[in-house]
Amino acid sequence: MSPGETPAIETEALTKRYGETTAVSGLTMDVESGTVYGFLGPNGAGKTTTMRILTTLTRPTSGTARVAGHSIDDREAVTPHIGYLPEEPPIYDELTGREQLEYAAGLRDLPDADATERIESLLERFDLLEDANRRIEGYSKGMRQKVGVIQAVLHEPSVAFLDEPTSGLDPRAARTMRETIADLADREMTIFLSTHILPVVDELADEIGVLHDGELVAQGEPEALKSRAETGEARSLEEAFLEVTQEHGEGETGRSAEASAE
Ligand SMILES: Nc1ncnc2c1ncn2[C@@H]1O[C@H](COP(=O)(O)OP(=O)(O)OP(=O)(O)O)[C@@H](O)[C@H]1O
Repeated sequence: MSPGETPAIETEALTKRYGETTAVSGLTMDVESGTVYGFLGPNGAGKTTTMRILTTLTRPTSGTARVAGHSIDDREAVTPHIGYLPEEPPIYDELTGREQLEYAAGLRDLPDADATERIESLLERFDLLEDANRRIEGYSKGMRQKVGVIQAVLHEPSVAFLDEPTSGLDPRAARTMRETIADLADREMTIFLSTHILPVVDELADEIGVLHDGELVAQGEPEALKSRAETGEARSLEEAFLEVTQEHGEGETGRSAEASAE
């Protein structure tokens, strides 16, 4: 990152507790603008919770974060700059795919001409044109996922949070998704990408963060993570992931509850 450039995402000791459960624990990290950040972690590590905090859908118990240069406390300032594909995309069964995207564009105040052009080009890219006038209730999981992704990036946000973007996609659509993510990053969009599909992260991510029990247990460029600290020997991203999450899981009976963390 050039000196003085504002990171796309900055967090400082971000913590979220649900009762006795600490879902995110003292998370401090920076994500450079215009990069793809692969956010990994086992089930229940706190990835979705982190994304919900950064997209202003839930408030941290403590700690701070800035997204696209704005504090997450200022929801109105942050939301125009972000897009979010959650695990279950917010779409209406009774609308057609095209209507849903027009609705999403309207919520973002996109001028009609820009909206139409972008919707048509993304529908074509994801091979959805033929189905665009069918109601979403008849869509497959993959088709719904495509609509969810398109609406997350339609307004060309500076930071897009994508939770399992290739979920439910067939191999061809998954490839289109990976190419689209790479294109968006080339156009300076920052992509915060959470997925369990490690080859996708290996292919796309400039930097990777591994969360385990709410804590960031490893961070770095893919090649650095794959290089064994002791010997420098290369290993697969999967091996690296399993090792860092195992090391940090050893001796624990599960997610730290406040009582046992003391
Ligand atoms: N609304 C909530 N109320 C209570 N506990 C919650 C809530 N949301 C998340 N948690 C807990 O916080 C922890 C982190 O959950 P989170 O969904 O963030 O994990 P994740 O890394 O996204 O997991 P996965 O890969 O399975 O989607 C889990 O122990 C979960 O049970």
